[in-house]
Amino acid sequence: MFHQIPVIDLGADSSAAGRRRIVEALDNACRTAGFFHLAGHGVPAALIERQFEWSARFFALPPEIKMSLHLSRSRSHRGYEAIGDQRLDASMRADLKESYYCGIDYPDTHPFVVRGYTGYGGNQWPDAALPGFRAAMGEYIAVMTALGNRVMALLAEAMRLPSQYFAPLYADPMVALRLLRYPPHPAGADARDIGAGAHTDYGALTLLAQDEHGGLEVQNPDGHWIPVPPRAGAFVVNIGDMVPRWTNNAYRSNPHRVINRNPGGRPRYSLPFFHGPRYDARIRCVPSFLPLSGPPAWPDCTAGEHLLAQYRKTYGKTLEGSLDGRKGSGEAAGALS
Ligand SMILES: O=C(O)CCC(=O)C(=O)O
Ligand SMILES: [Fe+2]
Repeated sequence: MFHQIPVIDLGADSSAAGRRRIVEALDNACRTAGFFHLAGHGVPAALIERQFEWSARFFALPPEIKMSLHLSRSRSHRGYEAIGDQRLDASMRADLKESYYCGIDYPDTHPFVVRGYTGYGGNQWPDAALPGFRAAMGEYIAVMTALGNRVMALLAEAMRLPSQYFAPLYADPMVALRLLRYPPHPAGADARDIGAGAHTDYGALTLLAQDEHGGLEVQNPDGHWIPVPPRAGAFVVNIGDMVPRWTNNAYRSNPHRVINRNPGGRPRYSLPFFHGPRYDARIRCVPSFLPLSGPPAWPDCTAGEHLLAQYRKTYGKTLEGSLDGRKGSGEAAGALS
């Protein structure tokens, strides 16, 4: 049972003994909290700071500009979603957050774009309103993709696999950067108002920068909500639903939620970066976690198939058009079977 979030410091990575300790700590963290603070990661503090500044500038744009970039206009799950567009926990009110998704700009000629795979395609950039934004997001996405690859190599070792075991699944990966802004909860908010309802993440890794306000909580097996307090200079990393599939449920993708308790009445900002395998990657139990007899808990699926199923659960009408549109295209449907 866990009551706090462990810290893993990549700074110790340079010696063999240090790496062994990191890998052991990672194995432990993934079997318990499924969350850890990642320190010593080498991403410059100034780069992260600049991301938060861009995010604040983006959300300060007039509503009509943000709405012109709405997610529902995208074939690749990129763009803006307004407060209330997503309800992560069906027993609560719609989430009190606004967000913006962007990712690698895959060209129209890329085979995955041609096939209509969700998550692949162009972005909706606010180029006219925010010059420089696109380049800054691209730089951050590249840095975070590299960090995600580094963590995946460590995760492979934690699973007693060669460190490059997952690397082939990460050519043309599904990665997404999300900017999030949580307004203060309104006066008169009740127990069903929430910033982000309880959910698990869908992919493999999430690497999150959060501001100094806190509000993120992860549920332990007792049902208690454990705070994930801000830790200066560290990312919060958590594993998503693909990892229990790889490990026959030994590694945990735990529910988490956000409540903006911020007493100063100010918004909370966070920057999750979702780092997942390529769309057509087969997700199956790895050899070191296969049960002694019988099939593993999860049947094989592709990464894309898994993600689409998860998205459909948490979006209401807003995304019906775009997601069903993808599903309806012959190529995409073929890839999902
Ligand atoms: O804002 C946060 O701290 C967490 C966001 C989150 O859980 C998500 O976007 O999946
Ligand atoms: Fe999440």
